[in-house]
Amino acid sequence: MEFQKTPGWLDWYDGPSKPRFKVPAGSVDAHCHVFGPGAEFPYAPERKYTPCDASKHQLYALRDHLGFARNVVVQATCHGADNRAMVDALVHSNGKARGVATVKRSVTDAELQAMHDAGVRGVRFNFVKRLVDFTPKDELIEIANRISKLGWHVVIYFEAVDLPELWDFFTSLPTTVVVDHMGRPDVTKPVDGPEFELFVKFMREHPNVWSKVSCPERLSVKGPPALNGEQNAYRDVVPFAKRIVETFPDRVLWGTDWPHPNLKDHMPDDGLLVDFIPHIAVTAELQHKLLVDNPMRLYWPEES
Ligand SMILES: O=C(O)c1cc(C(=O)O)oc(=O)c1
Repeated sequence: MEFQKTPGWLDWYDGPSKPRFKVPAGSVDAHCHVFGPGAEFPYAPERKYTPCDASKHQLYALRDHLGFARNVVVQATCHGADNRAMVDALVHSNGKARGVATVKRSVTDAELQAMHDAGVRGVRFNFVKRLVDFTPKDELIEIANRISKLGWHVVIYFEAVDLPELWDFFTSLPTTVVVDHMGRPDVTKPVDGPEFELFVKFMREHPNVWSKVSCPERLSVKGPPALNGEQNAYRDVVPFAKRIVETFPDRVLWGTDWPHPNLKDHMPDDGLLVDFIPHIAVTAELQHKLLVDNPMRLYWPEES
């Protein structure tokens, strides 16, 4: 099948720079995706965008280039609940990738077990309206209860303004809960203002909640973008991510978000995104927890 990219959609950055920051041995890129290729793994009919292809080979080449050892491949919404591209990436990773799937209530126990055997360790619930249609909460709770028996966790993606409304649902989930991209704070608001305080409270009061301190390129308003060797990219996001890393050092994860779905302003150089890490995790100990200890505990507990 031939797919036409959504107009204005930027392709991932070809030929990223070599990071100046050397990530610790055994580091995990804990949030990235594969797109298709569409000819092999067609995009879902219900998708809200059509991406460029971004294959497992390209993902693993980036992993090696940036100095990472492993990946967590998160099901992208353009594939809906058809997890074949993601599972195929896991199966061809030599055990170096684990995954997060999207499933419907109709998924069978045998399908869940097959995904587990391939390396899936979580499901993603998405509440970002521009990306997905609404799924009823009773369906999500039913899924959460089923996957908890496999020892999986739930990854949630939402925007900061929606946290109050989703609070009761999130806090009722029976598993570890991992928040994508810090719950998308509005970084023009103060880091100690009511909106971000609510997110901090969410994590403080619920020790099962973790956060990915990823996606400064999406959250930043002032930049400067991670392009042309910029070593001080996305300064306005630093106080938010640094606060979460320092307050909850054992419950944070980091990922590139490659191939960066839905960026229309600029596409970051992934090497420079890695150079962002020491601005938010400022000691070797925090960096090791963020990049090695925490993702290993969540995704490869048998090895950590
Ligand atoms: O903000 C986004 O557009 C976005 C989209 C997806 C996806 O389509 O799965 O995943 C992400 O992590 C972020």
